[in-house]
Amino acid sequence: MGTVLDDIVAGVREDLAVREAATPLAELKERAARVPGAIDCVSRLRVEDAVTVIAEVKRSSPSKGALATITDPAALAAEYEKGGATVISVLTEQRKFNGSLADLDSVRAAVDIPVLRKDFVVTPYQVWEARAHGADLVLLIVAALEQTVLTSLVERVHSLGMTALVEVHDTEEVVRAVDAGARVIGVNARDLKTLEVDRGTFARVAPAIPADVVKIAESGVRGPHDVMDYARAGADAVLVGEALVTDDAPRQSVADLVAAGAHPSLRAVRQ
Ligand SMILES: O=P(O)(O)OC[C@@H](O)[C@@H](O)c1c[nH]c2ccccc12
Repeated sequence: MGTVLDDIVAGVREDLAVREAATPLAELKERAARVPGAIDCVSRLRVEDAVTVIAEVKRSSPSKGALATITDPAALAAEYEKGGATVISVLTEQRKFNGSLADLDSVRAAVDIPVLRKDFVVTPYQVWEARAHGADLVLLIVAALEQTVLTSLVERVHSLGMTALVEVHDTEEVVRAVDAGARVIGVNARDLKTLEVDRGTFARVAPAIPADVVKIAESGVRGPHDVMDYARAGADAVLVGEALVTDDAPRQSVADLVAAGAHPSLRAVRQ
């Protein structure tokens, strides 16, 4: 029996085959040439004296099932932007996360800040798709990719002017991410094989990440307190989904997370 990750990737490949049959790569490339260039994200994600916030548009997850209906992803993303989010993450995986490229389009049209395509990207076609739909960042999950494929996808993302957010779960995967050319590494507290969240993961894994690489703590942020914990452990940014999509006042909640990330008490520990 495969892991949860294997199952998700198998479904993603099936859905991808349908899109590839409908839209030839050449057409995607033409679209990619027509959209505005990608926004440089590295300097926005790592700012002095503050942890930045990546706010996620996420309807469902394999671990929790339905989280929020989100009939208007653009409106939610606009609230996140007003609350001070630095990047909007949009789940585009359909089967388990109930997302789509249409969600990416709506969000892209609604905000001026960078947008991350959050999916299980395993082929260059999906990277071109991300760019053609206006993404600035693309998630690449080390655990889902052979090293040579990971390296070529990182190169493809960067060659299109986008930034790869390379996701790891342990220190071995950090080495693979760095070897592949990652400039931004996300440590996911949720193990995509077991779906368990362990908030101590970031603090254990982050010391293995080179100083010049942007460090993102992903998953499990319940509120300002967790942002401060991740900040003390050396995070440059946090990526938050569930806590925001299940909130009645997402704009205020993002603002609260942003304020926690800029709390003066963190300055001493972050020198
Ligand atoms: O909802 P949370 O616990 O705040 O987590 C957000 C984000 O980290 C999570 O959605 C995520 C991290 N890596 C992923 C890879 C695929 C799908 C989803 C994810």
